[in-house]
Amino acid sequence: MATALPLLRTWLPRQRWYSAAGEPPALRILGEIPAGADDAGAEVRIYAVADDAAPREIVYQVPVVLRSAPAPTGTSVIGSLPDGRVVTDGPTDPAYTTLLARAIGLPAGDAEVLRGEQSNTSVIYRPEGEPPVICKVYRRLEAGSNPDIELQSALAAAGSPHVPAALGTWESAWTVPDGTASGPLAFAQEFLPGVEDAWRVALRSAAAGADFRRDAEELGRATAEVHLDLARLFPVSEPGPAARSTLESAWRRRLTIALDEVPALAAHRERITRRYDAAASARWPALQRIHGDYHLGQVLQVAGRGWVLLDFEGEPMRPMEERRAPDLALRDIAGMLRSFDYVSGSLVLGAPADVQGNPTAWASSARAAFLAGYAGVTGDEPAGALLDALELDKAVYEAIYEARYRPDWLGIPLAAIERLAGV
Ligand SMILES: Nc1ncnc2c1ncn2[C@@H]1O[C@H](COP(=O)(O)OP(=O)(O)O)[C@@H](O)[C@H]1O
Ligand SMILES: O=P(O)(O)O[C@H]1O[C@H](CO)[C@@H](O[C@H]2O[C@H](CO)[C@@H](O)[C@H](O)[C@H]2O)[C@H](O)[C@H]1O
Repeated sequence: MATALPLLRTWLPRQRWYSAAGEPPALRILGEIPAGADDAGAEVRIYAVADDAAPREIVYQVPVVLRSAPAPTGTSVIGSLPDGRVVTDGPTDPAYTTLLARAIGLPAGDAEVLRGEQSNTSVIYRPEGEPPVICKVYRRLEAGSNPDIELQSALAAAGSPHVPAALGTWESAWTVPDGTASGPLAFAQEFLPGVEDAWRVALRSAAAGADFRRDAEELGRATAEVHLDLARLFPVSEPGPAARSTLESAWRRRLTIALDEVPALAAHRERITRRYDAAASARWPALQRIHGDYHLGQVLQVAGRGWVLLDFEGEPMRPMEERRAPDLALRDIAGMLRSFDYVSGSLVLGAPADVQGNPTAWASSARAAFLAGYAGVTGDEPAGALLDALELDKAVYEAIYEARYRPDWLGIPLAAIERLAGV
């Protein structure tokens, strides 16, 4: 049976969700996930594709549609097989999106892929006479529970207004080198239409020199409320020596990777390590489940509802077992603080002629308001050596991320590291 592997070898590494390995990709099809009934004239295949060039095992989910007839308009074509059949990117093809909706038990209907920089691929369904639904197709197959589904579903079930309603998942098994693994393929949730994510809103606000303090303060409150809910819904643990050592080693491991991939960091190595040492000997609060990759692109401000948090999957470059473990809530706070800095950093870097305000002042007032909002709920203003280290750790993560995906933006985390590492 002809496989699409030769086509995927060219196409897959160009996708935004492909994790650059630093080596030429070495793709291998591990197997196919049963896709169920096909649409007339179209064959849906869901490949589990391993990249042997990746430093640790990565298995991609690659749904494709094989068609003898031309693909419908708007469908994204990957290429043609030797037998002449056209291969399309599943999420853009109605044959796959119909099957996906059926597998989750959703009403099908018009479907479109959400465009933008994403770690996964989301399909928006607009069934006639029913509310719209967004379905995230996970591009990386990970065995076991996914925090995105686990945390969001628990918060929604507990009545939190700060997450979209969870509407269903598609779970399946796939072949791995030593047997089979199983986990989620896709997650459907309430789609909140007509709302821009806060990253774009914040960029406009900072460029216009507008006042974002009230929004940032409300975001701080919503963040604290979600943290309190997560601490109530999932186990909380004291930060014993083993847990502390795991978290601290993760900062140092990440720094080692960053030093390898971003030579400019070498000048800051000692000062960063000193910050980590200071945090290691600070007092640590209890550990709990957290968002894990918190930034302005993960929150929506919805009229009449307030701030809504998305994407509880954690940092895509972090091993899944770490993302499932209880962590420091301060990590989320550090993530959002970095995001305010990114707003000003990207405006300063782009130097657009229409920046009217002072982006740096915008970022520091957003930061102060966010922290005040958080403290308004918990009673404690987040500060100290631990928060400093987590901001640094996030900036180090961002340096790796930018070096791999957006080298033009590397200057943003580098400037932050220089500042945060101190003298
Ligand atoms: N429930 C939703 N309602 C409206 N927009 C959403 C919803 N979920 C995601 N989005 C939009 O999709 C973008 C990417 O979603 P996200 O869950 O972060 O995906 P990924 O894991 O691929 O990064 C968000 O920044 C937001 O703009
Ligand atoms: O949203 P994802 O889960 O895919 O998160 C990854 O990509 C983010 C960029 O899209 C990246 O965030 C960094 O850039 C943002 C601006 O584009 C900025 O607001 C964030 O503060 C900054 O960390 C995120 O780190 C990465 O995991």
